[in-house]
Amino acid sequence: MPQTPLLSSLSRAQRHPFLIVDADFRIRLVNRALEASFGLRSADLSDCLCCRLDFAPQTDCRHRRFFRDLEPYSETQTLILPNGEACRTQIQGFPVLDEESRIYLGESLRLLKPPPSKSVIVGSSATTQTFKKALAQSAATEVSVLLHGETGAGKELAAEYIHRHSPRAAGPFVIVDCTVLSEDLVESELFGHVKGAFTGAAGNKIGLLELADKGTLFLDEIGDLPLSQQPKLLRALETGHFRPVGATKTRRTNVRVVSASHRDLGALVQRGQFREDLFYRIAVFPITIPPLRVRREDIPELVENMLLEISATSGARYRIRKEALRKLLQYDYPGNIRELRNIIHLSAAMSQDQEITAETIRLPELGASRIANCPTAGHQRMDPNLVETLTPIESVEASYILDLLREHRGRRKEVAERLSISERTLYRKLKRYRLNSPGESTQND
Ligand SMILES: Nc1ncnc2c1ncn2[C@@H]1O[C@H](COP(=O)(O)OP(=O)(O)OP(=O)(O)O)[C@@H](O)[C@H]1O
Repeated sequence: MPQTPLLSSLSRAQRHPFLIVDADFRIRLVNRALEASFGLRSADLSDCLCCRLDFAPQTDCRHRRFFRDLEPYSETQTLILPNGEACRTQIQGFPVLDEESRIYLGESLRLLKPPPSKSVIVGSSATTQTFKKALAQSAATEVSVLLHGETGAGKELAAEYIHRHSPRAAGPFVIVDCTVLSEDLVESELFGHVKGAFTGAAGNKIGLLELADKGTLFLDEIGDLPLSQQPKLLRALETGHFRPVGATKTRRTNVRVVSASHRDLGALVQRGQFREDLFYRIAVFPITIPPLRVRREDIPELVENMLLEISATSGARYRIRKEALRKLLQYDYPGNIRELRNIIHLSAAMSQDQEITAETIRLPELGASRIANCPTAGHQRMDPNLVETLTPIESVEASYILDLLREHRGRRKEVAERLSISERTLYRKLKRYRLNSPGESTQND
């Protein structure tokens, strides 16, 4: 990277990430702060075309405009880091001169509000980098994203990641759990209601669509939305207008939609169980969140991260032995990252001297056949017709839940705690696997 003493000292003097671009739109120089903040080495950028970091390089980019007009500028852009992370960045561009009065562009970059660690997607495998890149790309747009993946693979985390990296990050992120929306509830939950709209409507209620105004609406397990209610949602999403139950006037909302499903929605459409028009509305940018067993390289990093979390809350430093990690690498994780997390938390609780060994790691040895052989668990019962339709992975999860229900004598709160999931998520799973007590209505779940 040819540099002149003047440009080098100028860039060293900058406290914030800084780079210099020449009139051929090539990056000439980056400072240490940029290397550190963006995880880049200056050698990687040497002579690189200027917009290499930009999410959507444009033919008439800010660098070209600058060399045409020589006007300083200040703007916000989404930059993509080599690890696929998207960063909203405030960029200020201004002219700088070298010893021979040649004009260059100096750019000072400031990362805006790094996302809270909650929405950090851990994993450096090529598979994870690929879907993270897709998430980052979708974040910079307004299109509707459909996330598809197995339970516990990280769909909700991915949706939150999209929101936090999008221009709507300062707005609300509202989760709609479609598995608990019975036909009667859909309208009032989504659109709200006015006082007296129906028996029990004691006051006005703002719907989730309105709560998500200027933010992101996350439609979780959209495949479970009752068919009869889908046209109403479609209309609201298409027009931005909706009417609360019992209201005379329509209201307006401005939401960006991210949906998720563990089911193949395309297949549901073909079977007439999901509306085609709604499918096309929500699935503009489909992204698959792969199961953990196809990205096992992420396991050590995930485990390390989980141990750091546990260490931070407990105040003691937890470690894992190599043979324990090897054991973890051999398992298939039907419950994906959620299951890995449960295994690690349980092992940590059983460990001595904060050291996780192969002995403290308990992996379930379950199979689909056990479900068929195990028709009851405490008060819970497996629907034999459903067993036929479950995927092997769902079977294992259902079997595991059955075991826990039996162990805890049907006490759902305790089962949810053992699984480290909310009762709401457990409810959804019980409903999905039809593990309700005899006589209990699925609708009310
Ligand atoms: N790449 C990841 N890095 C760190 N944590 C992760 C990652 N992916 C998932 N997790 C964690 O695993 C757990 C399950 O993830 P999440 O709830 O997003 O899965 P899901 O696909 O929405 O599951 P479900 O379909 O059952 O609702 C959460 O605690 C989440 O934070």
